[in-house]
Amino acid sequence: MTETTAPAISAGDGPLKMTTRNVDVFYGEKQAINGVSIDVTMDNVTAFIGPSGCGKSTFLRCLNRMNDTIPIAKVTGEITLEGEDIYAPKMDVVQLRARVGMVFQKPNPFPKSIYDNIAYGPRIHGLANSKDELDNIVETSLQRAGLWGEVQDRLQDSGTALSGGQQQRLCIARAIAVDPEVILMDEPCSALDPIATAKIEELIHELRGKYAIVIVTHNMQQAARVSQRTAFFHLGTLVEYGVTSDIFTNPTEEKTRDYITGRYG
Ligand SMILES: Nc1ncnc2c1ncn2[C@@H]1O[C@H](COP(=O)(O)OP(=O)(O)OP(=O)(O)O)[C@@H](O)[C@H]1O
Repeated sequence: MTETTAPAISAGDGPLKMTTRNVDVFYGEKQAINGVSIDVTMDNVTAFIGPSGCGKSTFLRCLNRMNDTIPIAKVTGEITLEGEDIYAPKMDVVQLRARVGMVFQKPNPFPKSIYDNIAYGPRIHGLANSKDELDNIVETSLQRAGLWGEVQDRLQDSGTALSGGQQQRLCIARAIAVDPEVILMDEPCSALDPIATAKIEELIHELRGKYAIVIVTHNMQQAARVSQRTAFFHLGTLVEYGVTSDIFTNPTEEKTRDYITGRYG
């Protein structure tokens, strides 16, 4: 099988943040990802698209070792963050998941106050030396996630009492609070209405460049709107990876063309 690799880094891509080389993932005997090699750069939002079950979420979860939580999952190949092998025995997985944060399909705030949802990570990672510093991290994170204005007067209310879209922005603020380098988003808008979705997409635009962002989406219009690089997966293989506008207007592979023109998926 031919290996599909990332396009060459070009001006505007920013520094290389993560690389994957020949990554395979197995669930027991079943192979879900087959030889995927990709580069994730700092200044691009990277979208993973493809039909249901093609392995987008599985591959995304390799990038911060979330697959470690699935006992039958086995990952082989090489994945680096800033040149460091994230599967090396010396890698601290708790630290890794702070550096490579994750936002899930369904907003999952802790059953705690809005303040404590954000303060939790900085507290366990020892990022604040005083109450003032912690307050500052909470405010900055909520501001970056575009939620501060809506919650500044009710920081002690429960995070679960917010609307779905606000909860998802709270989860993004929670990821931001531990000062990550990469944010992984697994279909972050699939449980949201169009207005809340538009706010998250706007937020992704604002966060671009501050963090390397990788988003899984089944919505091709969303991939086209928010990303600058798109990877198309099919049956566990990476069919094509390139500049988003090229993938959507002039794909190289027939399978990609069939998918984006709605012939299957
Ligand atoms: N925990 C698991 N145990 C066993 N098999 C799994 C597990 N998670 C995913 N799979 C299998 O791995 C393959 C890829 O699934 P994955 O969820 O990564 O695809 P996806 O492209 O994200 O799909 P969707 O768009 O439907 O979320 C599928 O065949 C799926 O059944």
